[in-house]
Amino acid sequence: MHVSVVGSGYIGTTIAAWFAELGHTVTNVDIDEDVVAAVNDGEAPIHEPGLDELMAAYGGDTLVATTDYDEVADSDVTFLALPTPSNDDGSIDLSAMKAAARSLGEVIAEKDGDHLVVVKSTVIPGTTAETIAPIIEDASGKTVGEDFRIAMNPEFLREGFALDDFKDPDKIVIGAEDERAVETLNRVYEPLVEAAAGDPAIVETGIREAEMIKYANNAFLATKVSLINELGNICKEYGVDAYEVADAIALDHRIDEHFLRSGLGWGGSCFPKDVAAIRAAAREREYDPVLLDATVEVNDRQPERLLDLLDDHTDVAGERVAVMGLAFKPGTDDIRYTRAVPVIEGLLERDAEVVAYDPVATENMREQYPDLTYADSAAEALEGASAALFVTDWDEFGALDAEFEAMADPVVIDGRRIVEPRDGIEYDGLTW
Ligand SMILES: NC(=O)C1=CN([C@@H]2O[C@H](COP(=O)(O)OP(=O)(O)OC[C@H]3O[C@@H](n4cnc5c(N)ncnc54)[C@H](O)[C@@H]3O)[C@@H](O)[C@H]2O)C=CC1
Ligand SMILES: O=C(O)[C@H]1O[C@H](OP(=O)(O)OP(=O)(O)OC[C@H]2O[C@@H](n3ccc(=O)[nH]c3=O)[C@H](O)[C@@H]2O)[C@H](O)[C@@H](O)[C@@H]1O
Repeated sequence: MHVSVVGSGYIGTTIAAWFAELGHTVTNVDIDEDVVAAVNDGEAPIHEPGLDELMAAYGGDTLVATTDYDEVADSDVTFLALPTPSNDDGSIDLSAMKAAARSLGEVIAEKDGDHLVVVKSTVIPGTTAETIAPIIEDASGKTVGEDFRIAMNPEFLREGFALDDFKDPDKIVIGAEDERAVETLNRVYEPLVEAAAGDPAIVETGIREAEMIKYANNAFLATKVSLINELGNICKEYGVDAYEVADAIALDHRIDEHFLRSGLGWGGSCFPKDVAAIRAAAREREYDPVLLDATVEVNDRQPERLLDLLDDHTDVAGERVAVMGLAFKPGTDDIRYTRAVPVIEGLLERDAEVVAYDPVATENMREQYPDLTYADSAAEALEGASAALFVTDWDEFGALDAEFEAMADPVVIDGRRIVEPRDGIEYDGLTW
């Protein structure tokens, strides 16, 4: 099939590369000329393990990028993979989606024959049918369900595992109200289902349900982490090992072992904005989402708790303090809503001299905090530091040993249970 993907960011590039690998012809549309040039040169515009190889194989060949929406007309189906960030009040900002829908509508106006538009972005229930479809109708002068079709197909992949998650998903959710849309999407995914190592469930459902399934998925996982963090905080008060407790409750198959690592909490490009958007949407319908409010409150408190622990051990005013890890999780250079930011802010309020280290995210953080000192290695960050705060659970931090001997004062405060307590360091951890 000929598939087009509008937006070549994190999701758009990943799915475009995989659709090419599955044998589809792919046209990628983006407004960013640098992104378009990278794709056509066979280079990945984002950092994701394994993506460079796929881009080298298909970029500029069966995967071609363009800034020109007109090229979408040749495709059978268009996926909209545009950003849906937060407004200041937490509600969803649909401006990129609306702009893309209008541009796409203008192309559909000139097209003979059917076209399927699939919303891949995470959007609030009702958005696809009540906002996106009417914009396309208005710009094209055509009617949804008659002259073109619309569907919603949320994405559940994780950064750092994007390619593996996409090619071997637990489920593929197809939200559509007409048979032809369902049939076309099934054809797009058919080679993926055949190639998948597992046996992905195909969930055929309504458009609103598909939109809500995505928020429910993320809100559930974020709440699970906040719940284990709350329990971990109580464990700490009673001198109980929170990880031993988590390992034991995980044996109950109704709980399972995933997303039970307590610590500094969740960040990233999606949990914070998606939980904020669904809370704002609930309030708009005059429903008070008390549990989701608490999910965020617990998450917001974890960095403060880490800094309180530091205060229990030492006064860092005028002292060099190492911040170990800047990415919102290991395996990515993404620093969006990373827990490192409130930790760094708290240290600066305490007049500490911050030296930060991350294996891959340093350059991104330097743009936000150009005046901090950045170390090129964990050893360099620890040298002469009066305290070290572990923020991201990079494997290399678990292997640190003699490096601690170079600290001026070996106070180690662990936000992720990544350092093993040992003789020679003054260790404390959020949940240990
Ligand atoms: N990043 C992730 O891991 C996941 C993201 N999602 C959802 O996927 C959607 C896209 O997210 P990301 O890929 O992370 O966004 P992103 O910010 O990485 O990329 C968006 C791309 O769209 C382009 N763009 C913006 N306006 C445009 C327009 N009018 N026409 C054409 N291109 C335009 C930008 O230049 C950029 O390259 C969001 O709704 C997000 O919630 C869903 C699952 C996972
Ligand atoms: O909608 C999205 O964008 C994606 O959001 C998350 O994926 P991602 O943000 O890439 O990262 P996760 O691996 O889910 O981690 C999120 C945050 O939770 C934290 N976390 C995770 C698990 C855990 O046990 N403890 C914990 O603190 C991580 O450190 C990280 O800050 C979801 O896992 C994906 O299914 C979803 O598609």
